[in-house]
This record gives sequence, structure tokens and C-alpha cells, in this order.
Amino acid sequence: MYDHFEIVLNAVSKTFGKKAALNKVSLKVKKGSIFGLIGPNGAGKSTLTSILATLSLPNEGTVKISDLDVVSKVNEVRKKVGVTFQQTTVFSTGTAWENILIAGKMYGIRTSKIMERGEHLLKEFDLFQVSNDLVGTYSGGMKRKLDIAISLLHKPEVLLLDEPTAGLDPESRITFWKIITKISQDEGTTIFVTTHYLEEIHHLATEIALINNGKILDIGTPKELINKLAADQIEIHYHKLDLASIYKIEEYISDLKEVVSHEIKPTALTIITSHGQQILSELLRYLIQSNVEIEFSELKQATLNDVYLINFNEKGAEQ
Ligand SMILES: Nc1ncnc2c1ncn2[C@@H]1O[C@H](COP(=O)(O)OP(=O)(O)OP(=O)(O)O)[C@@H](O)[C@H]1O
Repeated sequence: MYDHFEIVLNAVSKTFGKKAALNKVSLKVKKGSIFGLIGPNGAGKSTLTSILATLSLPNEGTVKISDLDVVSKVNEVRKKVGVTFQQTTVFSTGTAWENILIAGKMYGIRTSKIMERGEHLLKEFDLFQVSNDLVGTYSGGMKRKLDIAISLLHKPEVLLLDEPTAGLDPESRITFWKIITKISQDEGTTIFVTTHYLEEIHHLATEIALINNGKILDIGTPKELINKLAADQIEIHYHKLDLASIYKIEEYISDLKEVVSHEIKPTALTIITSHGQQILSELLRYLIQSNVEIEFSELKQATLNDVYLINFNEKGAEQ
């Protein structure tokens, strides 16, 4: 399925004044795959998306989409790319059809083709029934779906989605990802998506890159990233603790050098560690000695969310 790379970045840097928004970023996205770029606020996700969309120029390095250089082949690249940013770009004062017609004309598509493709996409995105209503009456989720339908009008080979589910409720997010997965399968579109919500794309993404402070921290399939971490997750639930007890436990855990990250709440604690069994035994002994009434404990393999937390707490903080 993935016989070649659709997007290739080689040592790409972008600076704003003294700020390096991207710092020698290199990555490859396989054709037809769903690639997730994950990182906290200010990591460089939108900057990278803008460069891929030919809306911003890199200061250094090369970026190719379908073997076309995004700097010297802007017009060809634009024909191959559809993009949706965080802010909706649809006109609230028009209907979905009016928005589609305007966008289709801007792409230079013939009216009959716009109508045919528009109807297909409106049905795919479950907007056909309301396609003659003013977009101003749509919910945020509906507007977002229309945005993406429009970015797919010219059948792009690559769809760039910059935080497409920001501000959507959980149900709309699930529906949204179902549609995107279907588009990827039906049309073979390569999907490059940035998000904060790791859990959303965990099961969808073919590969994930973690970015912070403009640098790629790691790249791999979700499984590879979890395996590389080689960590366990410990969860211990207990009867509600007072603040003084929480502080004491916090102090004890902070001294355990095999613990890579931890979170203590009044009724439970979670720890990520490379030595699960050993730390669990030590911790249970300590808690029992401290008269904590334990309800249950669990030892599991770390999750992709743990990979995120560890990368952005540890490596991210170093930079
Ligand atoms: N036009 C600009 N002028 C100056 N600085 C900028 C500009 N655009 C981005 N930056 C800076 O570059 C860095 C990366 O920003 P970017 O918007 O790419 O991050 P992001 O990962 O998309 O963040 P968010 O998740 O908050 O959208 C940030 O420090 C940001 O302040």
C-alpha cells in the first residue's frame, strides 16, 4: 500500500525573529497513510502545516510533496494539497452550496464537476440535508465538516488538517474521524494531521511524530513508540487521603529514581516506571506502613499517552 513517500522534509528550519519555530525538522510521510504530528501549544505544528500548504517559506531545508518542491513548484503543489486550519474559513452568510461553488470556481473546476463532487462530499459529511441552509445556522462541528469537504473538492492527494477537532464535542470528534478514515480508504488520500488529542489518533495514525520547541523528538508507529518506551504503568487506588499524606507520598515517590513520571490524586496515584514490579512492591509496602487503606493496584504496559507525557515532561523541558 505505502510504496513511496508523499511528503518529505529534510532539515527544515523556520525562524520568526530570534525564535526557531522549526529546528532542522526531517520526516517522511508514506503515500496513502495517516500521519499524526503531536505536540503541545507553540511546538511548531501550525508553522509546519503552513509550509506544507505553501503559505509560508522555510528558512532552511527542503520540503517536497509528490516529489515537487514546495518553494519552486507552488502552483503544482497547491493542486495536490487540500488544507484546513483551526479557524473556519466558510462564509456564514452563504449556504453550503454557495460556499462550495465559490471554492470550486477558485480551484478552477467546471460547474458540472463542482456539483457532482459537492453532492458526493456533502452526503459523505452528512450535510446534504442542510446544504441549502445558511452556514451561520450550523454548529461548530458542521462548519468544520464543511471546511474539510471544501478542501477535498479538487480531489487532493494530500489533506493537511491543523487541529481539526479543536473545540468539537466528543461525539462530533468520533464522527469526524470516521469520515476522515473513510476518505483515506476510499480515495487513497495521504492525511497529515496535527493535534493535541493523542488518544484520538492513536488507533488511526499509521505513524506519529512528536514535536516540541520546533524539534522532532521521536517518530514511529504507535506500537513502536510504546515499545521503545519500555515502561510500565502502575495504578494504585486507596481511600481518600488528606493533603498532608499526599505531600508525604509525593516526597517519597520523587526520591525513587526509576520513576519517570507520576501523578498523585486524593484517591489514586499513577506512576510510569522502567521497573514496574519492583516499584509496585516498594510502594505498596510504604503505603501500608503509612496506614493508607489500599483498594486495589494494577501493573500495565505504558500507553501512548504515557509516551506523550514522558516526552513532553522530560525531553521537552531540556530544550
Ligand atoms: N507569525 C509569527 N510570528 C512570530 N512568531 C510566530 C509566528 N507564528 C508562530 N510563531 C511562534 O512559533 C512557535 C511555533 O508556533 P506554532 O503556531 O507553529 O505552534 P503550534 O504547535 O501550532 O501551537 P498551537 O498548538 O498553540 O497552535 C511559537 O513559539 C509561536 O509563538
